[in-house]
Amino acid sequence: MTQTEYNEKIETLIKWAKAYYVYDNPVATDEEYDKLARECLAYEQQNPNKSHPNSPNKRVGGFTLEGFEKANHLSRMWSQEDVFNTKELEDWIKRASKVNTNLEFYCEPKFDGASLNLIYENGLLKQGITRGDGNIGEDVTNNVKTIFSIPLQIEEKSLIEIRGEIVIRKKDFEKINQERLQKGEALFANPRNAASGSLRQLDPAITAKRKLFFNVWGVGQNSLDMKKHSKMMDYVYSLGFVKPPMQTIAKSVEEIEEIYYKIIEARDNFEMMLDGMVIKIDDREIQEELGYTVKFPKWSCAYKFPAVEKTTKVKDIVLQVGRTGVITPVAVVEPTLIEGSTVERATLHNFDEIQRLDLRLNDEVIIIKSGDIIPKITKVFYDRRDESQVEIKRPTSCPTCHSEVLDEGTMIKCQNLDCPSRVVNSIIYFASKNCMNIDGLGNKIVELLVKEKIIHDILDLYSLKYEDLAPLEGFKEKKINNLLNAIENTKGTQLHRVINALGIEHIGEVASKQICLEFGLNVINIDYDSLVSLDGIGEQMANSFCEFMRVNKELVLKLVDIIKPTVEEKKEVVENAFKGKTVVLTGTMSKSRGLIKKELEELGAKVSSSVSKKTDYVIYGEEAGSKYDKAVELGVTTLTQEEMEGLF
Ligand SMILES: NC(=O)c1ccc[n+]([C@@H]2O[C@H](COP(=O)([O-])OP(=O)(O)OC[C@H]3O[C@@H](n4cnc5c(N)ncnc54)[C@H](O)[C@@H]3O)[C@@H](O)[C@H]2O)c1
Ligand SMILES: [Zn+2]
Repeated sequence: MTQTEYNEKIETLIKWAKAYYVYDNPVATDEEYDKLARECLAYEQQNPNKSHPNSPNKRVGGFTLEGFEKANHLSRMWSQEDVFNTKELEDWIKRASKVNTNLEFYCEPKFDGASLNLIYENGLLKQGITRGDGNIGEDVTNNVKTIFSIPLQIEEKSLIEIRGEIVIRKKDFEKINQERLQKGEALFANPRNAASGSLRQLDPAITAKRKLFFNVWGVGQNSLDMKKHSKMMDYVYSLGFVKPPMQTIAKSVEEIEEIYYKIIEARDNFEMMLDGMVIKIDDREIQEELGYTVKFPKWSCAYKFPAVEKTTKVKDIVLQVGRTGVITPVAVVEPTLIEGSTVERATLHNFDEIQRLDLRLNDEVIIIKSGDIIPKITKVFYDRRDESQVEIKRPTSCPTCHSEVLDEGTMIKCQNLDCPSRVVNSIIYFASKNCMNIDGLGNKIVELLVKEKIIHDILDLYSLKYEDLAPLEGFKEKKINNLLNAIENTKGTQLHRVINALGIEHIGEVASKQICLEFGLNVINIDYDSLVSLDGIGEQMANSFCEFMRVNKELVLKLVDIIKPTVEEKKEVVENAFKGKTVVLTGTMSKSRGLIKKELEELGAKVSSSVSKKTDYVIYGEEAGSKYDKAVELGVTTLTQEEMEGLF
């Protein structure tokens, strides 16, 4: 790298850092930023006297925003040294071992948010200050006072700085962006930017609405005398700060890696975004001995997780017609590796989203994929446009049947009930595991059967004969019989499963169950008023249900005649501790979880698979994992199997 190249790179880095830290509106992904920062760092290490005075590698990243009072931290705030792999982790440990070879490492999740320093004096919250440049930050005391997880008063009377991360839950982040969308405001690219942007509001009333959460991770100036960081943190939690989940002490690289992968595995179950694991040397005396660089403590590092956000380019938009006729645009992107799998497509809920993002073909974008989440485009880099971008037009005809579409603004729909895409997708849905569970009737086969005009709707499945299938390529005797048997076996299925399998827009499994339990076979003739009077059935759902039955009544009647579904009767459940409660099961119990689920449902409980604030009980068995941690984090009541049975 030449000096000129270095200078250019540093200018870019400073520009990126400013967009990120000051305006909470990044113009690069973290991965791009980290890569560029490392390139510059390598040059700076080789040419120490030629390095840029404002290189982000030499300072804690923040600048203060106009409009806020500035405030001094009592002791400096730091950044973290990044490590990205085992080798770098080993190097870091090697350096620390020069001071002491008998090290214990305190490991915990690194929450991706905004750094905050709280000063308590005489047990009262005196000041809340953002990290800023590490010495001076923004005084956000009035905003901080609106955050519930920050106590205004603590038992510790000596002057103390409590430090942690301001974060926002993923679902609250989605909500904020929805609201901003409606108001026509710029969206936050990710929860970190939303948390930071919400903390740094000139009007505390706005901060109060954002449901921020404080995750404590350390102290600054203090007169605490615990020898271990872990013991000191236990004391801090006891002062009224919520203990974040998953702190573990490790003694070796192997143990650190084990915890690292455990947290990565649990990553998606956390309500907040994690971007790594922080490793700290537990012994405070050794910490002091190791000391600090200009930017970070030498006794601590951040073992970063694989990036879930990547930069890619939009090459094409393809249109998918769903079973309800809704046409969804899907972005085809340059193949990008995220968390071990290659992403080639990203959903773009609807055409309004394309307009809101002002997305064009050949745009560079940020794409995010994490766990089960379908890849999504979160940001367009407008400043990276060249001459090659092309506007994306709203379709006026269906890509499959070419009939004219209905453009309702947010949604564009193919109105043609016989549209092959609609037919294929509704049959695929009908046959899917959570609906009628017809083994052997996957996407490819449904497409083939519809294309060959062997079936035209779900009803036709029930008149399929051996002779219809035998001429098809790849259909041997066994395969045909298995398929016909699987279809035959759906006879007698519970009514609510059949209703759910119809794929009525806005009507899912829970609503189907509820409606069928209430009305039995009368569901086919149900009127809007009776439906909407049910708890949990809104106007949109009732409308959609009645409209579907009006249009498809004949088909449903025939289907019911063939399947002869089992109709469950509504039993009044006697009062008990679980009636109407939402329960989550986790860990190994003395009998199968399915059995326990059934018992609880008979008592009127709703058994859900994920823990949220709305969960009433988490029942845990042996080796309970992240769901248990989450319950503790959210303050949800936890019960052992015995305790649960005691309440039966
Ligand atoms: N996308 C961009 O354009 C852009 C620009 C600038 C910086 N960045 C990102 O920010 C990173 C650098 O930012 P940084 O210097 O603020 O460092 P950082 O955010 O990677 O790590 C340091 C911070 O981690 C936080 N933290 C969270 N959990 C913690 C825990 N358990 N213990 C201790 N600290 C914890 C603290 O607030 C601390 O200040 C870069 O690596 C890059 O990924 C991105
Ligand atoms: Zn169509």
